[in-house]
Amino acid sequence: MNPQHPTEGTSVTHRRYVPHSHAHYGGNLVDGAYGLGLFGDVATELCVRTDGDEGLFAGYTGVQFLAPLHAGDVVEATATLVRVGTRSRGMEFEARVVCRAAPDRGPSAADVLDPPIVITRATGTVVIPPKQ
Ligand SMILES: C/C=C/C(=O)SCCNC(=O)CCNC(=O)[C@H](O)C(C)(C)COP(=O)(O)OP(=O)(O)OC[C@H]1O[C@@H](n2cnc3c(N)ncnc32)[C@H](O)[C@@H]1OP(=O)(O)O
Repeated sequence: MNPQHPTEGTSVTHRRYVPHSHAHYGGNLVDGAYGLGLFGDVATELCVRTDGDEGLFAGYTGVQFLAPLHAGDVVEATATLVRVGTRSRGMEFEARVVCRAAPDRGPSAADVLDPPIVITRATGTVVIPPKQ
C-alpha cells in the first residue's frame, strides 16, 4: 500500500498485555520507560502510514506519569499526528489501562475498566529522513 500524505489528526493505537516479568518496582509497578517504549512503537507505525518510513524519535517536549501501570494490565497507547513540518512530525501520546487484575476474585480474575485509566500523556517529535 502506498503511504498516505501526512495529515494532522491521523492516529494509531496499539494494545497489549503487560507480562508479569515486566514488574520492576514494589507493588507490581512497571517502570515508566515501558510506556515510552510503547509510544516509540506506535509512533513508528504512524510514520509508516503517513510517510512510508519508520522515522526517528528526536525528543519529547513533555511526559506526565498520571497513574501507575501494573504487571497484568492490558494497556493501549495512541499516537496522534498534531503538526506536520518539512521532515518533523509533532505527535501527542496517551496510554490507558483498559483491563486490570481483580485478585479479590481469584488469581486469574480481571476486569474491563470502563472508563479506561489514563496513565501517561506525552508530546514529542519524530523526524523523517530525507528522501533518497
Ligand atoms: C518512531 C520512533 C523511533 C525511535 O524511537 S528511534 C530511536 C531513538 N531515536 C534516535 O535514535 C534518533 C537519533 N537522532 C537522530 O538521528 C537525529 O538527531 C534526527 C534524525 C532525529 C534529526 O537529525 P537531522 O535529520 O539531521 O535533523 P535536522 O536536519 O537538523 O532537522 C530536521 C527536522 O527535524 C527537527 N528536529 C531536529 N532535531 C530535533 C529535536 N531534537 N527535537 C525536535 N525537532 C527536531 C528540525 O527542526 C527539522 O524540522 P523541519 O523538517 O520540520 O523543519
